[in-house]
Amino acid sequence: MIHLDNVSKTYRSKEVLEPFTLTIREGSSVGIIGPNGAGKSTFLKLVASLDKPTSGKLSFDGKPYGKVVRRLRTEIGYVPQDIALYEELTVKEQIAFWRKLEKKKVDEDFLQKMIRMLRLDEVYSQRVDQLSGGWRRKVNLCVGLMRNPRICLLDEPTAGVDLAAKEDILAWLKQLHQEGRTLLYISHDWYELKKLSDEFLLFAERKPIFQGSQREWSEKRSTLIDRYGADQDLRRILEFS
Ligand SMILES: Nc1ncnc2c1ncn2[C@@H]1O[C@H](COP(=O)(O)OP(=O)(O)OP(=O)(O)O)[C@@H](O)[C@H]1O
Repeated sequence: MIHLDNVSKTYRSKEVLEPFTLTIREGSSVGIIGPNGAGKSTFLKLVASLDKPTSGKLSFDGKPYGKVVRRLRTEIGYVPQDIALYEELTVKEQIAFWRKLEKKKVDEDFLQKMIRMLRLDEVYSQRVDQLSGGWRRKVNLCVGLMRNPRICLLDEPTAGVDLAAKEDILAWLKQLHQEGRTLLYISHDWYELKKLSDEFLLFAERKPIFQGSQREWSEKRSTLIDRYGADQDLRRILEFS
């Protein structure tokens, strides 16, 4: 379980996230939504411990983040929105390269299953710079989740991929969730959000303004539109859901 208590984030003098408190349940699949610039990626980086909050505290299984740094590194997997791969390596070399850098011994069965599910074996000998966007995103996902993390943090894992690649990625993420892992992922696509999430987390106006099940979302949607509908981007998100 991850708990954020009164957490805020300011970059230089700009407050990007106002103080907020929330809990991520163990084993939940949380779809994070919100207009551009609402603070979703910043939130995910704080949870990934890639960035520190300006105020407030984060805890993991009841212990402050500062006391469980090693566990955070092994049990949390973070897949960034920007693809950071070595372009001149083949997919096979890429996987081998990142595998060597992992501190924890990589579970071979898990890795092979992920490669199969994402169909990466089909492009094993191709260089990354020759791959389409969808394949590159799959390789990025594979590298980010290689350590078989208990908690998977994904910043727009299907951005810019075609429908077939999207289905492969969603099927893999669904399986990870069904096996008990916690998923937190940012998406702008209601199709995948509804398919994969048991909870939605909506960010707007520099803070989370809704967290709840799909049923609670349906019940509160019109109240949210009444309250926040003046923000056109947010209104569209709510209306299209
Ligand atoms: N390292 C940084 N330094 C300064 N400002 C930053 C930094 N990272 C993010 N910001 C600012 O914080 C705000 C929130 O950014 P963030 O990327 O978290 O939003 P987002 O909801 O993920 O947006 P998007 O949907 O466009 O990815 C933006 O105004 C952004 O410019």
